[in-house]
Amino acid sequence: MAAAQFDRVADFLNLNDELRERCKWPKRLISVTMPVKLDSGEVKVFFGHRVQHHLTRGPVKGGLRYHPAVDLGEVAALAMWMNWKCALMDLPYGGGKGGITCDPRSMSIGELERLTRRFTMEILPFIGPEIDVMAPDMGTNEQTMAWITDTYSTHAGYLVPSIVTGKPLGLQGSAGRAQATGHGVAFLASSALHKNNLPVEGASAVIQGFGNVGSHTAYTLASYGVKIRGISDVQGAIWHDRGLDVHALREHVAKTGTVVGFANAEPIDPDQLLCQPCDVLAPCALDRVITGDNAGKLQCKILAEGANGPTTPEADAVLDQRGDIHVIPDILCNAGGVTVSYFEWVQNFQHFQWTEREVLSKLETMLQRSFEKVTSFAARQGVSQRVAAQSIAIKTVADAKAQRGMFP
Ligand SMILES: NC(=O)C1=CN([C@@H]2O[C@H](COP(=O)(O)OP(=O)(O)OC[C@H]3O[C@@H](n4cnc5c(N)ncnc54)[C@H](O)[C@@H]3O)[C@@H](O)[C@H]2O)C=CC1
Ligand SMILES: O=C(O)CCC(=O)C(=O)O
Repeated sequence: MAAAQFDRVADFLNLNDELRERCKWPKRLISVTMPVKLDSGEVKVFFGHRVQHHLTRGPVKGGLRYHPAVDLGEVAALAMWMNWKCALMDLPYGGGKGGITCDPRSMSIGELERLTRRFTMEILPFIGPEIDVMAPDMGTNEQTMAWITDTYSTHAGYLVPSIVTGKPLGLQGSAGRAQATGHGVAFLASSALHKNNLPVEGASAVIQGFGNVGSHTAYTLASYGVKIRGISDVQGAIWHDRGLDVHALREHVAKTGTVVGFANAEPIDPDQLLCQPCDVLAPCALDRVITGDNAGKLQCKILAEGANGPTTPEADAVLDQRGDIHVIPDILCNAGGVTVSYFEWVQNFQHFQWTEREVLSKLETMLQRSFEKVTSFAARQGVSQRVAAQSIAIKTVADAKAQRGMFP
């Protein structure tokens, strides 16, 4: 999917063959096996990957995912998208992504810690604050980042907070990083509502996923006066016509681990959820959930892509033809996370802490600037929002490669 999108944009930009090859292929693909002792005493071998798409514009930046479906191809696609995301936001980074094939929900905290520390040790020669800086993604969190910081720092002999972002505040994490991605999704959804002359207050939203991205998208949208009608997670979906109380839902999830069973809501089929009438539909969980089969049935006005790769190329073709849904493409829509990660990295080098207000206000300025760039490119060139976003990003990377010369 990522490669097909790249080819389409490279054709549109008329990239010459040399730059096309240099932009398309990842610089480094690192795969490791990790023997880890489980609580039962058994030793299990896990597979992990880190793909560094390119380092032309700075160190590689991107999350680390723990999920049973992780494989090298998925990680490589996610690394390529990180590349375009960092370039679109004008961050001084290349893109990277990592993943371990595991089911974090069925593992104990001790098993997760041993797995994370072993992965860090295996990839130690390939990471560093000026080489590759990881962050949380699906199935990982600030605790995972704390273990990576500790393992790397123990090896270095001193605390190296800039080795990862998305750390706990006590280890020099940044104010605002935990909510940054969802805050950005909600902020850009409201920008898109404005752009389409639709009111924000009283608008309705449906959100797939209630993890880091989905939950903070819900809280921020609710703070704007948007009614969150439907939410799903891996176990099921819930609905309330007049809007769910998302703060009570947070408490319910903290107690039970799922949105399912929340009082004051009805259950709804998770697949049906995506096709309910709403102003904003925000897929904030998995990839490839908006497909050629359901794209024609969507009843939203704004598709805010909180997840990476939620829309297949077949669905894009349907949406392009429909022309009645404003798509905020993933590399723009969920860029709040990596942007605040960049702020965290800068603060670590400065040995200084910015306030949450400073962080979120700088974030909104940068997101709005990229949103305007993308929407005006799309209008000027008569292309979709995705082609516009990827064109701006790929051109930025191709120009940097050309400027560095033949062998960057
Ligand atoms: N955490 C971050 O800062 C960023 C995350 N993303 C992307 O956002 C997406 C979600 O990431 P996080 O929220 O961090 O992960 P997370 O692990 O915190 O939450 C994932 C959520 O998705 C739900 N989910 C899983 N399978 C599902 C299914 N079949 N149907 C409905 N819900 C399902 C889970 O129950 C959970 O609520 C991923 O695509 C990730 O790559 C993108 C940018 C930054
Ligand atoms: O915060 C980061 O460095 C990367 C977040 C991420 O993995 C993503 O944007 O997909």
